[in-house]
Amino acid sequence: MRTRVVGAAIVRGGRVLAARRTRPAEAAGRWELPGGKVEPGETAEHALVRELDEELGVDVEVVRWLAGVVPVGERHELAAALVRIAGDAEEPEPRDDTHDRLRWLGPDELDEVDWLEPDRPFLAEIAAELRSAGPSLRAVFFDEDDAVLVARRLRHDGYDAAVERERLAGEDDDEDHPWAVLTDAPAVAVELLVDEHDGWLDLEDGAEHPGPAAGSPLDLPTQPRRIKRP
Ligand SMILES: Nc1nc2c([nH]c(=O)n2[C@H]2C[C@H](O)[C@@H](COP(=O)(O)OP(=O)(O)OP(=O)(O)O)O2)c(=O)[nH]1
Repeated sequence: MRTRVVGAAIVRGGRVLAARRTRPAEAAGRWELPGGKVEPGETAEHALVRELDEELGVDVEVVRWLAGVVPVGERHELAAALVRIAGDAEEPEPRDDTHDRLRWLGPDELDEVDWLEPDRPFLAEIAAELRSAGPSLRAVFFDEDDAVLVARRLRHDGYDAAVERERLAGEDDDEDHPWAVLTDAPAVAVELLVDEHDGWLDLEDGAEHPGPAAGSPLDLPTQPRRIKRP
């Protein structure tokens, strides 16, 4: 019988978290849904909660399992679940030696990373789930502390918000890059926090999604795409 491996599609702010593996050599540098093997006597759900605590330092709740189970090599099989981070204040970060980088990916960015083969069959369902979550705005800050505080505040107010290090397309090194908060909160709510924390609103993502009905007073301007607050 194959050993079950469980992977978590952690969804926050209309994005899913992808993690880059460091081992074994053949999987190093490739991306996966963080998780690991179910131990004897353990439920799949418990294994996922345990692995995410160990690997990323977050407490998660399983929302639902995605369709299908995919063979991994000769001896394992992968199941994947949609999960959410239970604590409003928690930010995932690599805690052990399994991953060296994390990225939050929107539904149109899923093909920007090199996923391990067994994960690919789950991507269509993940993309559909992210699209159903609605448009996402991006607020940018120079300091990580500001981004974390703003995300925490938005989650406290009932919105979904994720923090990620900004980087330019194709770049691997995130030194000196600002921090972004990705959220489904409306622009008016995010603008207030952006002013308070010396950031700016990047409307690029919001503009890609269908906005409010044409003629609505909430129609977002398409230019300028970046508004720098004084
Ligand atoms: N965790 C995880 N493993 C995956 C995914 N896709 C995929 O092919 N795998 C493979 C990589 C590994 O060969 C195997 C899981 O091993 P693992 O190293 O994550 O599990 P673990 O933490 O329990 O491992 P260990 O302590 O026994 O080393 O499944 C995925 O999305 N998540």
